[in-house]
Order: sequence, then structure tokens, then C-alpha cells
Amino acid sequence: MRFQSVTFISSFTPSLHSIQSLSRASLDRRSKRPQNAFRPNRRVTTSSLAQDPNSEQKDNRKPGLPEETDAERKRREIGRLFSLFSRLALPYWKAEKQARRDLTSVVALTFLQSGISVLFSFVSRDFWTALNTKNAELFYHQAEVFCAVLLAFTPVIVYYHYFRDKCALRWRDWITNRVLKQYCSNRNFYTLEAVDNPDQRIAQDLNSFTTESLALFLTLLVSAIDLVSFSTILFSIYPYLFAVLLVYASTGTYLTAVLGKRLIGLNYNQIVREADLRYGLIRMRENAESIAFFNGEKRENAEITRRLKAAIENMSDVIDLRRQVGFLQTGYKYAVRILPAFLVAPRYFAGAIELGSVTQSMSAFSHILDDLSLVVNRFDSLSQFGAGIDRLAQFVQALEDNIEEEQRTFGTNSEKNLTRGRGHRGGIVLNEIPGRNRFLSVQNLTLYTPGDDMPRKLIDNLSFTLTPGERLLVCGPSGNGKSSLLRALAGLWTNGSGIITCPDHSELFFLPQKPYCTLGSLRDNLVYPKDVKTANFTDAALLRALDLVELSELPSRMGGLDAVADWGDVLSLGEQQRLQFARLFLSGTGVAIIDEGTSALSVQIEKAMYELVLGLGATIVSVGHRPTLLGYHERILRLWEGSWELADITQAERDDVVMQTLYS
Ligand SMILES: Nc1ncnc2c1ncn2[C@@H]1O[C@H](COP(=O)(O)OP(=O)(O)OP(=O)(O)O)[C@@H](O)[C@H]1O
Repeated sequence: MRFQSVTFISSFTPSLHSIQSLSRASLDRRSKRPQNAFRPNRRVTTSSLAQDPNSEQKDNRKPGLPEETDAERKRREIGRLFSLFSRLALPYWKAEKQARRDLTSVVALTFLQSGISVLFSFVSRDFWTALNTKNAELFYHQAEVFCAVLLAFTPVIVYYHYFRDKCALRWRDWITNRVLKQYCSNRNFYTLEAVDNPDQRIAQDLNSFTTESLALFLTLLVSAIDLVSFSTILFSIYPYLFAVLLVYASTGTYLTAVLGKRLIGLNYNQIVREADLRYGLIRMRENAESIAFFNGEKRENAEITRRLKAAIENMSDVIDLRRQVGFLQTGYKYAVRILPAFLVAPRYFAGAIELGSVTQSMSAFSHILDDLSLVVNRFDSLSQFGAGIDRLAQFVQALEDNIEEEQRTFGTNSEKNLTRGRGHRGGIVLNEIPGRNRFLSVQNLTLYTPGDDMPRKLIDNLSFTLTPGERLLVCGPSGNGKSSLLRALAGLWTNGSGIITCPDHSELFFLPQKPYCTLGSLRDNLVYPKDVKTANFTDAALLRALDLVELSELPSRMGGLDAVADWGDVLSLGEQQRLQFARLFLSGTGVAIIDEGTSALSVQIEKAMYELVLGLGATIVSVGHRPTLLGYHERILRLWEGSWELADITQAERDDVVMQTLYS
């Protein structure tokens, strides 16, 4: 959406006020975050300020007070939107000097632009009067003046747009970085369940917000300046015309608001539905191979068609409503082509004014009407803007709530209570010991699945301690909480009680059940989660790590360490698991947590991988079903139906015993 500045052409050509078809912000805004099996069902409470506009607006007054009237509710809604807007918009302008400088330039150019518009209105008046009085000399002179003003006006317009766009871009850069930082901190990206499509909000909604806010501000400014300057002109020509104008504009605004009030909710829905559609398509692309194996395209097609239908149906409602508003808007805009002339014509016929004054009054009328009709002319874009603010505010509020809660809970204690107000069952205390150590202890750990609705007890009162370099194998039937125990060790799952003492996160290295390959080069993937620049590994060190995990041919096959590919697609599962071990090796970590990290590898390569980790002297906690894993661990923890059993692995068992027999 762009809020156009008033053009000088409308001053020069009095009868024309073109109906601007506003380019609409793309509605295809969102892609849903993939569901993650590890994600706790954590509910994030967002402020009452940030609600879905479709949801009933609750009256938060205390019981006993009289019910809120319609007018009060509307006032509250406007106040709410305004407060959300200022909370999103103001920090940038307060924090950045450069931003204030940029804005000053744009505002100065806006004034200049409006000044030239007024000048045009006078040039135009004399031009038409010269034509009307057949004064050729004056006519050509006015044409020359027009060209001169045009020459001066062009750079003003060009620079106005230039500074405005630059300003919006810098703002977008600043606010996106800020929100992204909040999103990436405090594991918000993992825990923020209640907010849909955060990716779309960060990438697109913030962009629209900055561009549209700035454009709206400038449109309001231009309107205010025009209102003052052109009202003076109009009033001096014919005060009655001015009064008619006020009545005309306020009636139009009121009727548009009444007819189109459903548009905000519909626009909000449209954003959601378009994003759902896009997410369906992205999932299909991401899982193309599995779908192809299943011949699942029909089923996928049906699901995507369902999403498309939802988007189309809602859009159809939007179009229907636009039609209703359109009747009013079109009539409203075209009527002004003759209305002012019609009203001043008697004075012209009576010889009280010149033709130039008629055209000038029409131009002034159009200008002012445009200023007063902001709501009528931009209703659709304004309603989209309102919906966008709601979505953004909801998101930012949720991020801030999460961070505040974290700070409140953690305080300055080294002991981190990660319960975050989870309630009656208390919470698991994660005690991270800073520095290089390889000690791990779990005391009286009772672990539940996340969420307060029917959580399931997975582990009951578990205690164990691993001394540096000790190796524990966790096994048990599927779905009995093995991976969940690792989630608790990482501080991801906190529902329950007990104390976990472990090194801080830089000393813990997790190899998840599903390998993860980051976007970027092979080098990026090897040093992950560190950054290539800070990790500072030589090529030789990286090649050696690849060699150790038997991937030495990978760089030459893929085009070198800096080759970029979709590694999750181009590497086999076994190769990805080996890549994880190369990372582990490079990290030189003290405690390795391996969740079925060798499930796709042959027994021989599994041996090589474990020998590599043993060589690091790391404390190891592994989860796995394979009997061969017994050979690399000293103790075994069996989990089943909430119970557990901890035992030493004897040498005989290490050599020979099949793990299934241990827990079947
Ligand atoms: N986000 C979640 N919310 C609620 N329950 C969950 C969630 N994620 C997993 N669970 C449930 O927690 C239970 C334990 O899961 P977990 O992944 O720990 O099993 P596991 O023992 O590692 O299984 P497997 O051997 O099949 O990998 C399962 O019943 C699972 O369905």
C-alpha cells in the first residue's frame, strides 16, 4: 500500500481527481512454522491489548459496573490500536538520531511539495482566466510560468520519494533486527506456540508496517497542510462552498465506516488463510520425496485445495464488501467533478468571479475533499493496516512477555528455575555450572509431558550422577520418555520437579534424533552452531574432522568446503548423522548427548563414531535401541511406563547381550 501524495496535476487540471487504485499490500504473507515434535505445548499469554480482531472484544470492567456502550467500545478499540501503534513505532524514532534526521528531510520536502501545489493553483487560475478573456500574451506567459514551476517541482517530488523510501527501509532494518533478536533469544522461537506464522510476521508484516506507517504519517501531514492552505483559498472565493464541503466529507466518511466496518476482520482472516495456503505448498516441497514414495499427491492436493478454498471464500467476502463500499466511494469521488462548479456557477454567470477562480475553487475543493476523505479513499488499505498492527503487536507482546518472565524467574541466581510459572507441580531446576567440566547429575527428577491439559508422567523420581567421562545408555520401549529425558537435560522441557546439574550450554553437545543441517556452506554446517568467523577453524582441521567421520570425499564431491547446498536434501541420513559427529568432534565438548545418533549407520561406522567420542574423554548420555551400543557405555538406564531402573553394564553384557532382552 502506498499513500500517494497529492499531485500538482490535480491543482492544474481542476476537474480531475483521479481515483487512485491503491496497490494493496500482498496478502500472501505467512508461512507456518513446521511443527516440532520436541516443542512443549507451552501457552504464551499475550497482552489483552493484542487480540485477534475477530474475537469478541471483552469488556474487562469489574462486575457491577454498567455495561460498555457501543460508542465506548469503539473508542476503546481506537485507543487500543493507537497504543499498539505507538508501542511498535516510537522506539525507533526515539533511539536513532539518523532516523530523526531522515524524517526531518522528508517533512521539509513535504512542506515544499505542498507549497508548490498552492503555487500551481494560482498559476492555473491565471492560465484559465487568460484563456477565458482571450488574452494571448498572458496565456503564453502563464504557460511559461507553469513550465518553470514544473522544473522546480520535479526534483522535489523525486527526492521526497527517495528520502521517504530510504527512511522506511532503515526503519524496517532496525525494527526487524530488534524483533529477530527477541525471537532468537530465550528460545522464543521454540516456545512461542500461541503465535502463528512468526516467519511471516518478521519478514513481511514488519516491512508493511514501516512502509505503511510512514506513508500514512506523510499523507496526514500533507492533508493537514493542504487543509489549511486550500481552505483559505476556498473560503476567500466562496465560504458557502466550504460549508458544503465539510458536510459532504463527513457524510461520506461516516457512511464508509458503517458500510465497511467488517473489512478489518475479513482482511485479518485473509492474511491467515493465504499463509496457511502457502505453508501447505512449502510442506509439500519440503517433504516431496516422502510424498512421492507414498504416492500421496492426491491427498496433498486435496488438503491444499481445501486451504485454497478457504482463502478464496474469504477473499470473495472481501470483494463483496468492497463492492458495497465501492458504490459509495465511486459516486462520492465522481460527484465532486461537477459539484463545486455547479455551486459557484451562479456567481460566475453574475460576473462576480472570473473563470480562473471557478477552476481554482474546484481544485481547492478537490484538494480539501481528498484530505478530509482519508478514510473514504483509503478504507481498504487502512483496514489492512489495522489488521497488520494487531498481528504484529500480538507477536511483539508475546516475545516481550516471554523475556520479562525469564528475567523475573532467573534473577541473578546461578540456579535457573525454568518452571516459568508452570504451576502446581513446581518445576525442574536446571543448575548450570559454568566453566569446563564434565559432571552431570539428576536428582529426584519427575518429568511430565508439557502443557497443563492432561500431562503424562514419563519419569518418576529419577536420580543418577555421572562422573567426568562416564557413559550412560538410556533405553526402553518407544514413547516412554527417553528423548524427553534429554529434553529435560537441555532445559527444553520443564514440567515436573527435581534438580539437574550440568555444565553450561557451551559444554553440552546434543546430537538430536533428526539431524539438522543449517542453511549455508559445508563449512557453516561443520562448525554449527558456532559462526565460521568466530569458530576460526583452519581448512585442515575441518578436512580432518570430515576424514574422521569417513566423509573425506564430501568436499571434492560437492565443490569444496564453501559449497552451498540444501544439505538436508543432498546428504543421506547416514551422512548427516556422520556430519553431526564431525561437529561434535570439532566442538571438543565435555558432555555429549546422543539421541539415536547412529541409527542410520552401519555397525562398523557406529563403532568408529563412538570411538571418536570416547577419544574426547567426554561424558556421554546416549539413547538408542541397538544392542551394539552396550559396548560403548558403562551404565544403562531403562525407562518404561514411568518406572526406571539403573544398572552397571558388565563386561559380558558389553560383549554380547542383546539389548532387547534387557527391557522386554
Ligand atoms: N510436545 C509434546 N507434547 C506432549 N507430548 C509429547 C510431546 N512430544 C512428545 N510427546 C509424548 O511424550 C512421550 C515420550 O516421547 P519421547 O520422544 O521421549 O519417547 P521416546 O522414548 O524417545 O520414543 P522413541 O524411542 O520412539 O524415540 C510420547 O508419548 C510422546 O508422544
